[in-house]
Amino acid sequence: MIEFRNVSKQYSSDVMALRDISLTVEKGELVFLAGPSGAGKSTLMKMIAAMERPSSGQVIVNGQDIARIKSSAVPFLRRNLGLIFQQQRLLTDRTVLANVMLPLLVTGASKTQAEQRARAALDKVGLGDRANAQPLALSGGEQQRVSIARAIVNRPQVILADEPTANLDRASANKVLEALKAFNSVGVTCLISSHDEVMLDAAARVIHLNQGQVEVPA
Ligand SMILES: Nc1ncnc2c1ncn2[C@@H]1O[C@H](COP(=O)(O)OP(=O)(O)OP(=O)(O)O)[C@@H](O)[C@H]1O
Repeated sequence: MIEFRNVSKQYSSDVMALRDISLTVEKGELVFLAGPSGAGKSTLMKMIAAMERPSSGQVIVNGQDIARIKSSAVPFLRRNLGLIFQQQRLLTDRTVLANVMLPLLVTGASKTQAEQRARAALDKVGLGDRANAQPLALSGGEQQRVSIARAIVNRPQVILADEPTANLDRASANKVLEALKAFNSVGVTCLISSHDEVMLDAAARVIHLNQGQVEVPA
């Protein structure tokens, strides 16, 4: 469902973020993306959501070549993706519930339907009782779980999570991971970037990136 074919990304003459990447992520897989800072993990994830385009090669998502899709088709592509990126922080002047309702309201759901589904999404990440709280009243791990609820409320086929457990203590990180795994267990494809060795040790599949290349295990 996600395929990179000989993908390179050059940001400038001296920054080659990805070099000739070829990989496939099958529907329903849970894949971790590991590698040091600057290895290209965020760039790779952004390409799946058409936030960056490859300089060469092809990125195929659900049969569509990201390099060739029209910008008018990008919102439809993203509707099938749940994005958990550092840049997409929660709106701090609205309740947790309002944050999770937002993606539904912008895609035309009624307020009643949006509230019902947002509450169900919060229940799934274990935060049903915090719906009326302000985001800043929650711990970092709880805020990250709200981000997960917001990302999955539109029932995407794929979750892309960029360092979802960064800056969290072990207990909070585990809860975030459990929430992601629960969605994976009902068929959602998950691609998660992480530095976290404990998380990577427990993973079924880890893709290691280094200096823009996939490292082949020795
Ligand atoms: N928009 C951009 N313009 C120019 N260079 C960029 C841009 N985004 C990333 N880079 C560069 O591309 C390389 C890969 O960056 P990327 O953010 O993909 O790595 P990363 O593995 O996600 O790192 P981190 O773990 O620190 O987030 C780095 O050298 C980075 O400085």
